[in-house]
Amino acid sequence: MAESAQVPKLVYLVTGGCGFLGEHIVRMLLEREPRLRELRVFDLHLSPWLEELKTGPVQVTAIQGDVTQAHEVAAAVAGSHVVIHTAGLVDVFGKASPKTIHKVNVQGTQNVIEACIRTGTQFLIYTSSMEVVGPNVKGHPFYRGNEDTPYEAVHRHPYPCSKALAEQLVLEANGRKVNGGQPLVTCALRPTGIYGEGHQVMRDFYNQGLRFGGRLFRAIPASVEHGRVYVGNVAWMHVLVARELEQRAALLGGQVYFCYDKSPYKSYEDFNMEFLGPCGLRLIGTHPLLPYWLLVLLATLNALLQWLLRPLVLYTPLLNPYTLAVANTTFTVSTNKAQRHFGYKPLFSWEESKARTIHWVQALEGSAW
Ligand SMILES: NC(=O)c1ccc[n+]([C@@H]2O[C@H](COP(=O)([O-])OP(=O)(O)OC[C@H]3O[C@@H](n4cnc5c(N)ncnc54)[C@H](O)[C@@H]3O)[C@@H](O)[C@H]2O)c1
Ligand SMILES: C[C@@H](CO)CCC[C@@H](C)[C@H]1CC[C@H]2[C@@H]3[C@H](O)C=C4C[C@@H](O)CC[C@]4(C)[C@H]3CC[C@]12C
Repeated sequence: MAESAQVPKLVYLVTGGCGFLGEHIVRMLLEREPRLRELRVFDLHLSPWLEELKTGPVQVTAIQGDVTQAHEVAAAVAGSHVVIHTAGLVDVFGKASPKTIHKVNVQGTQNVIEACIRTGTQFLIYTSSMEVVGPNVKGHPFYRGNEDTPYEAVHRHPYPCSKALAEQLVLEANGRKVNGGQPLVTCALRPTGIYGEGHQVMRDFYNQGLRFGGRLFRAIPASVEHGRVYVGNVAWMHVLVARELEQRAALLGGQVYFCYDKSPYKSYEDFNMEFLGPCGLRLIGTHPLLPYWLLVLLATLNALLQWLLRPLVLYTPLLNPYTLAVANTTFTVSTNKAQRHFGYKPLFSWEESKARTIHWVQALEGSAW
């Protein structure tokens, strides 16, 4: 990837390129990576918007494939210079079985690593998650922590367990020789809760609010703070680290970076209201309307119902013991590691991130706007 300046010659592969974050990475690469010759978008489900991207100067190759299928991954990786591995099964609501989550997130990542080694692709960026750190099962707060903050990272839920295992595989692969003899250079980015255009959970909260006559009911104390980061900034961080990985291989290889920007520290519900408020929703209550023990009971009942109904129907409410524990535990990051290591600065200010997200919510189908 040496400095032949503006001659586009690089081939990038984005796995999960049709997902919420993946779409932003794909669009950001097309906008801000002048050395790109071909962009391969690999996903289980290809989105129709890919078609409109095919008319630009960069060759956009849509590849329908499954990361759990090693041969499909190897075929997609062959000949690419950089792989951004974002595909994953993001499920904390019990939609998929633990086995499936493991297969996609862990085996899928192993397949990506082996494909890089076999085909000679040298640069691999993995989209990890804050969840590889916490919140842990004990509900310990992580307050303004950074990549070096000591924290007891103990998980039981299949999603964080799978992300932690996959991240470990990626970091351990750093330095392995790829076909041709060069060392593989890997790093992992750990977004906190991502928000922005296309965010499904935000959409769910909005629809829930509309069903309750424009009201949402506070369940979590305002004092419990949650780290959130705008999707455009997460995408920008991926593009930037990919660009710098060759030049600064010794520094960046094998490293982890939290994804951060200037989004304010707030509770999950108060943060969502920054967008849903201007779209006509109100959050009722300055304190949680139900005592915590009752929420725990409701969450447990939901889990029980999910289990009982599973043979008949998939019951996947937002509230379950795991989501309640996460929402109810402070987890915020404060770091400048990405700035120090590869010059990251958020591309979108908080005001712009907010305006873009509000604009998106207002345009949602069924919007009260
Ligand atoms: N959303 C968040 O708040 C958040 C926070 C931290 C990290 N992450 C991580 O970011 C990544 C993207 O998350 P997202 O929120 O965009 O989720 P998403 O579900 O919108 O996107 C994931 C994409 O991966 C694809 N995919 C799933 N299984 C696949 C398979 N077997 N083969 C190929 N493609 C497959 C899906 O079709 C989807 O397009 C995930 O790895 C997730 O763990 C997300
Ligand atoms: C108790 C409810 C009352 O309103 C609120 C439930 C909110 C939860 C559904 C969400 C609270 C925190 C979220 C998670 C967090 O933002 C980080 C994540 C990491 C990422 O890798 C995947 C998504 C998630 C686990 C995210 C999921 C939704 C929450 C648990």
